[in-house]
Amino acid sequence: MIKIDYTNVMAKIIGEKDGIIPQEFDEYNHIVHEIHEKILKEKDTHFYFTKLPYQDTQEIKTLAKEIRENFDYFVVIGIGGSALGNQMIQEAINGFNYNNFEFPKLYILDNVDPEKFGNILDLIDIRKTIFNVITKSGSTVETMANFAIIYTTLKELLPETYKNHLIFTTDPEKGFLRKFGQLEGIKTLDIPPAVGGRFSVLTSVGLLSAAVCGIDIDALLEGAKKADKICSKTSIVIENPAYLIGLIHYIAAEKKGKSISVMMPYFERLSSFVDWYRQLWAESLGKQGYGQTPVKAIGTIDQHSQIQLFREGPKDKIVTFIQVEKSLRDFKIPSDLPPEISYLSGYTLKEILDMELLGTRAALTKSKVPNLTITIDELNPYNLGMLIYIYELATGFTGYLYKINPFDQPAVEEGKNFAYGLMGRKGYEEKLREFKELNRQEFILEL
Ligand SMILES: O=P(O)(O)OC[C@H]1O[C@](O)(CO)[C@@H](O)[C@@H]1O
Repeated sequence: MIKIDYTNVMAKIIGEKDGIIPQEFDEYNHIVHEIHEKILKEKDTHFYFTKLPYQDTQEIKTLAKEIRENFDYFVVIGIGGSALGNQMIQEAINGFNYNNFEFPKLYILDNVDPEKFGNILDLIDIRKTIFNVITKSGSTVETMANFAIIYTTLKELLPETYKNHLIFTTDPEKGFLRKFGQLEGIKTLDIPPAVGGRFSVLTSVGLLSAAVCGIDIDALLEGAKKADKICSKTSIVIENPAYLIGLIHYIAAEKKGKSISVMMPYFERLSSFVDWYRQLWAESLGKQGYGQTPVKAIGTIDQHSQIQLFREGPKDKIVTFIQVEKSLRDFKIPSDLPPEISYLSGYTLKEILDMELLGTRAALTKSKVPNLTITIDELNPYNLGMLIYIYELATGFTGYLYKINPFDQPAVEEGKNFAYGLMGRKGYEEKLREFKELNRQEFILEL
């Protein structure tokens, strides 16, 4: 069960300056319907991710079983859309203690921070490790750098068997990694060509590590399937969760000046879900002067950090709370407490967490900060699959409302080009020249 309560984004509650009047929804009926038809037509191209719930998972499950039987450590080497979803599923379903008690342990090597790299190497035994190198483009610099070190280390340590310690996940045709995998005879899984990195969590990108860690990937896809059925059926915004989330955020950004989208789960297992959402929303929609800056907040922690700003700072935010009804564990506060804190007596931690959400929500509403609440009965693979699908579709849909392409990321290339120039990569000599002009460093305070 997933419920979206959007009462507090409506003008009736927070006024017309910050809130939406129902007629504003109605104004978009026609365009939403057109986008809906377009999405249905593009299910084999841009919106191919909507077909992923129907895939056959047998190959992934068989491979995962073999890995569980033969390895103690599973290390993902990837970054962005090739890592955030793996972390998100793992944390949301297996929680934070998995690596302390279970095998195979999952580690994610995304950054090229040498200390992080070293810290992960310290935790694993390479002889008992399988490395899943994930990259849609097949050539991302951080992934290639980490892979190059691991590959050489493996080859030196295990000259006969090193290939058994590698699985590549990449585009079926394009890119360096695909070619290298063919040349070396390394097991390689496909990422469907039409699915971009940040929409790829429900392909082999995210499913293999999940299955290796014992997560029911069929249930994950069942949830996504359910969301697909609901969302494909209707273009009526108030009946379609993805369009509802998309249109609310679009109107908030374009008509009410809400240029920041805060996502604030009151359930820490959803912490990495927000990281995943951040890439999805930012990289897909931040184009041609449009977009909304995604901000992460965790309840209750950020009540003691960011809420002051959310309530009294610039009125440029829309907040999405996420509440999970059922906690796997709970702890009761004792009844014999000193009078000063006796108001806590008898409550459980979960009850306090929930009441704090209600309190914060009311405080934001009082300050006319538009907010919606997504309630999930239980954070299981089925509901997570629904949530993933809804947010992916909401993102694609919102991109079409903005009339931009939500599936590319042209602006991320330039920084990489300058870095290639600095690394002396062939063909990037002009970029190095341009870099030197831009890298002026004229006003510096040194201590
Ligand atoms: O999967 P790849 O091709 O290695 O890309 C990793 C990430 O890099 C980006 O291309 C941005 O640089 C993201 O869109 C992507 O998720």
